[in-house]
Amino acid sequence: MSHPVHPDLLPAGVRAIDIAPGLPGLAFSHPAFSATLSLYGGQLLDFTPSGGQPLLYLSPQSRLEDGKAIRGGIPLCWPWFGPHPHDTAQPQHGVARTAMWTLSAVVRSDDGFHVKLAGPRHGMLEASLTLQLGPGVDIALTTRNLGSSTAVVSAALHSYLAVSDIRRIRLSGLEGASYLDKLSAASCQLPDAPWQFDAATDAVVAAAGPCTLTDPGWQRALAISSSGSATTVVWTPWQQGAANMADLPDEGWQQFLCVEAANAGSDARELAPGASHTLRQQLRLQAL
Ligand SMILES: O=P(O)(O)OC[C@H]1O[C@@H](O)[C@H](O)[C@@H](O)[C@@H]1O
Repeated sequence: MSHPVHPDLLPAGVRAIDIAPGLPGLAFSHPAFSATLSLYGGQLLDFTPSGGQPLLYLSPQSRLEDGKAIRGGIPLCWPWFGPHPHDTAQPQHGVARTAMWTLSAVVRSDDGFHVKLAGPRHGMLEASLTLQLGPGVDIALTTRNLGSSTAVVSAALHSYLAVSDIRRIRLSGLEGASYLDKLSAASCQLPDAPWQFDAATDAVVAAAGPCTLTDPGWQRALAISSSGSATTVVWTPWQQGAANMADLPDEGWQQFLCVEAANAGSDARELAPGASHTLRQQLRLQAL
């Protein structure tokens, strides 16, 4: 299959690549960073500052094949988050992460690259994505209702944030917030202290931050902010969960924490005919 993007349309520093046979992508090269975007899933797979550690975790055991979700980077959960609200035959986290996205535009600026992708339609909902790569990552998923009646969308920017060791990091910015613990189905409240991790966690937190992920092992902090979201999903499978996941190495759980800007649960959005909604997350690294 030929690559869907003609090389003549790409600015300096952008190359058309194959992530795997049949999975086209783009490789970005800039003095300050490198990045990889998969058109399959519209999924940013890598953003690595020059001379630094990667911002995003990508499982080396990801199944890079049509019909499978890629484990890592920033998967797009759309137009529903988690299981489908009524139909158990539908895939977990929606259809966007296993759909082919189309490049609409890519422009180079001093800071990096601005990228626009057109996504799938589902019913009367249509997805599109914009990415600003450099100096950090700014990702925005827009849903438009093309239909003539109100439609509901839930979604998440399911960022796999790379860390030196999950047992040594702290997440601040969500102190005191209430959350749904998906593992016990209990409603809980976070303590008034930065969050540290020592077990499997799957929390739908009723707060949007902004958050800071502090990683002493890599001597860095990651500033995480969002808009169009009142919900942050925080997930780590920990050791036992990872052992049950074929697309994650046994030790892979130590190397990431998912902090997801979401419209989940009661934060799903109703879109009137013609209306649109944008869910956005910004990630910016800082030295400690
Ligand atoms: O394995 P998947 O479908 O990529 O989902 C991973 C996790 O994604 C999180 O967002 C969910 O809250 C978890 O419940 C889920 O296990």
